[in-house]
Amino acid sequence: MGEYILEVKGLKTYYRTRLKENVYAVDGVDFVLEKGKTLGIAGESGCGKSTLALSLMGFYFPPLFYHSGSIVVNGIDVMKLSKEQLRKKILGREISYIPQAAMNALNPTLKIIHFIEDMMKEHRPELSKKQVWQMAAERFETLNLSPNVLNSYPNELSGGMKQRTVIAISTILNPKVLIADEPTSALDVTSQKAVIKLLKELLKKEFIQSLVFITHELPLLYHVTDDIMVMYAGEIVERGTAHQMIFDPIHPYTKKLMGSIIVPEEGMKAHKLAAIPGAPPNLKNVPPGCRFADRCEYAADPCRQGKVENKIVGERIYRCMIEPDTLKELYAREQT
Ligand SMILES: Nc1ncnc2c1ncn2[C@@H]1O[C@H](COP(=O)(O)OP(=O)(O)OP(=O)(O)O)[C@@H](O)[C@H]1O
Repeated sequence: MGEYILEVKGLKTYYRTRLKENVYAVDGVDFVLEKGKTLGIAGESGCGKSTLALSLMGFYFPPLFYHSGSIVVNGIDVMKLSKEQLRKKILGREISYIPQAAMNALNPTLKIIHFIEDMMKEHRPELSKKQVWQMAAERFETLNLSPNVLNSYPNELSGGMKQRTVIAISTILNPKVLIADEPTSALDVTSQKAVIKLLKELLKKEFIQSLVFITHELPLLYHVTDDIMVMYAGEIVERGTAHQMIFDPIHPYTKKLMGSIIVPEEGMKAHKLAAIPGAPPNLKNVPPGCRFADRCEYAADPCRQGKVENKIVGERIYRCMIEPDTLKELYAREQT
């Protein structure tokens, strides 16, 4: 086991609606990320992936609030910091975040260099405008992006170029962890490949040390990440290496999720998440027992009422009442 760059324990973060109901979007999440590793997060829409990303960044703006648990980034317990300390010491430096559709959020009236100058005013105030330009141009060149982009307005760039620019800006301070939420969605295949290449380049050049990649595109996770973690209804239901998760899933939800995807060289065929019959539970009113039980063909009474604990199988973790050997037998029986 290497050094942990991110350690999350018992994290609970909820939305509070106007009717004073809680939405249990991140409900007891535990995981670690080792230095040098890439971790993919997958799961159906609404299972809490983006909320987890926001929570890791300390972005608690109503209606989202922190309930309990710890987030330790590179040895620093971020929940113990003031907002000011978080902004100055952690965001951008230790951990950076590219939200969904970030490329469309750039102010169209400002040139790209302006966004970098803004960051540097906060984090490297000793640098002159000329030094900031030089630093930015050098970084862009190293990442095979033309420094001319710095002088452009966001709308002068193509979607793919805009996304790569956002990634280059977000990592200019060499954060230890980059959290990218659907960084390739809404891009054509060529631009998607360029974004992936850029992320790999950032890791190779050690401009970032670890990556958390959130996406619906499971084959992408297989090709990009070391490990995959699957979320369901606010909880992590399984984590393993990308290969284990795709070719040997343990949890019935992971199995269903992976069921429809295809990795070309392994003879698989599809691209997106499988359509799983039924819908996840309403996160305002989560059922007791296993949250997947209503959609699980193997669920029995204890699954609906009992307390579900994480089970550890080697280096894998899964959250299910059924023993792994029993699940394997059930899966094998289905194939015969
Ligand atoms: N502002 C909000 N107020 C109340 N509930 C919210 C709010 N934003 C998200 N939620 C709820 O929190 C839950 C988790 O949403 P989240 O966006 O984190 O899921 P996700 O897995 O990232 O989905 P997607 O893949 O569609 O982005 C969902 O039930 C969602 O409806």
